Amino acid sequence: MGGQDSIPTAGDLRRGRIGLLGGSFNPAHEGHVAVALRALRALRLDQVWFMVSPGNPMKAASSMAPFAQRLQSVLQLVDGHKLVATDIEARLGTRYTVDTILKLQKRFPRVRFVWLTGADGFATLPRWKGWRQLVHRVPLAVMPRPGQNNRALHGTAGHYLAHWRIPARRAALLADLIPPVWTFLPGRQNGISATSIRQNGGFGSGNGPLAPSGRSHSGERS
Ligand SMILES: Nc1ncnc2c1ncn2[C@@H]1O[C@H](COP(=O)(O)OP(=O)(O)OP(=O)(O)O)[C@@H](O)[C@H]1O
Ligand SMILES: O=C(O)c1ccc[n+]([C@@H]2O[C@H](COP(=O)([O-])O)[C@@H](O)[C@H]2O)c1
Repeated sequence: MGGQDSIPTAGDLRRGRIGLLGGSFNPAHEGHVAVALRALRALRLDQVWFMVSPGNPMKAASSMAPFAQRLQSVLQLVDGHKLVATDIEARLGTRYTVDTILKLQKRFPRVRFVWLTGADGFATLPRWKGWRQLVHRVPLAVMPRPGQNNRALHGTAGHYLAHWRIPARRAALLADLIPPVWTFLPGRQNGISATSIRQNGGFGSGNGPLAPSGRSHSGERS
């Protein structure tokens, strides 16, 4: 990816608090930006990385636009400063979040990562590979999503993690706490989804360009 002069590199990442918003971004939309900004402020993060999944193991590849097109949709929304697009999961060669987290923590040992997810993702967590190991490795912040919050908070993950939940008013501490630890950040909810955008014909032609951009994080060491 181009524009390396203006992007953060591993040299900048000796320490810091990074929120990881993993997603298919098929395509990225304003709901992603809203949760990223909410997390940035509430958790006092230095950055949120929009980490484009090479392929969600739980989603059909047939309805997925090419990686480059999904990454491009993120690049169009982020500022490249506080909100950063990254292809690092593809570069690491991981698909399962637990594997990605272990590799990122090894690669950036002084960075405090927080996994960001909408309530729908938290509800499906018990079906993820190694989910208990994952929650023992990284703090989690769960963002509300219309129609998903009860299912998430009262489901298997919510019950398993009940003792490790901290109130939203203490969210600024989350990145510094030793997992398992998580919080639910109530706030304005946005009903937008990538599914509704695709259903309205807004994405998925599969032939979008991948323009060079400085608004990205490639994970390359400087
Ligand atoms: N409107 C929203 N409100 C809260 N969280 C959201 C919202 N949209 C997406 N997210 C969260 O962002 C992350 C990436 O989402 P994803 O790229 O799958 O978008 P999506 O709109 O959920 O896509 P799809 O409709 O295709 O499932 C997930 O953790 C998801 O829960
Ligand atoms: O690790 C898993 O088993 C796993 C299963 C489902 C989803 N995930 C991750 O959850 C994030 C959100 O995925 P998505 O497709 O709902 O945007 C993305 O980073 C996926 O790789 C991870």
